[in-house]
Amino acid sequence: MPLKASDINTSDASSSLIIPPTDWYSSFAAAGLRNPEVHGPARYWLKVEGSFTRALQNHCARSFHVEVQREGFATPTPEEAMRLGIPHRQRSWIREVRLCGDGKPWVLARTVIPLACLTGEGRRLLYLGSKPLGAFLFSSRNWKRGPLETGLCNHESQRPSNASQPLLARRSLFSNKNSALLVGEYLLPILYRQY
Ligand SMILES: C=C(O[C@@H]1C=C(C(=O)O)C=C[C@H]1O)C(=O)O
Repeated sequence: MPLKASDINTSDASSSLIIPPTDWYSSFAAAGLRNPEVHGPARYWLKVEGSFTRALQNHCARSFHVEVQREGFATPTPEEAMRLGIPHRQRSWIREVRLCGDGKPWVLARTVIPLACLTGEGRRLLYLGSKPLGAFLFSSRNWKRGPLETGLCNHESQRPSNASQPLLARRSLFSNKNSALLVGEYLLPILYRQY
């Protein structure tokens, strides 16, 4: 059954945490020249391999959960479409979540899932809800992660209210035989400044 833009679910609209416009670097060192903070305590999270969900779960004292912010068919940004190699007006399944540790948001994540991923087993991606995407991707040998990009987030102003917004991010393509999806993870400062 095809879903429409009106099927997008939005929850917790009162929240002020947003996924900001971000400059992506294929070289970690090049991102570090622009913002040396990538070499600080955030470095571990920007580089950790394997399931990011698993790494966050290991870091929790008590509990981990996923909160869906928005999920539905929408148009990716032109830059995302280019990165995925899909026509830039083609709608994708777009999932935005908060990954929460010990009851607090630690990471915002945005995943762009093109139509080609949504056939066969991939139809499950439409019904993840609060199940972490990583559990799907890492339970199958068919999905391989490409190189990690490092993201520097742009905020229009440096007002103190921005102190809790994401500044650093990571992104990668997960590919199977004939399709790919794009996962961006935006670190909230509370995650790495708590060391
Ligand atoms: C890609 C993974 O899945 C995580 C879970 C996500 C979700 O549920 O939408 C999004 C980004 C990820 O950090 C992972 O665990 O590595």
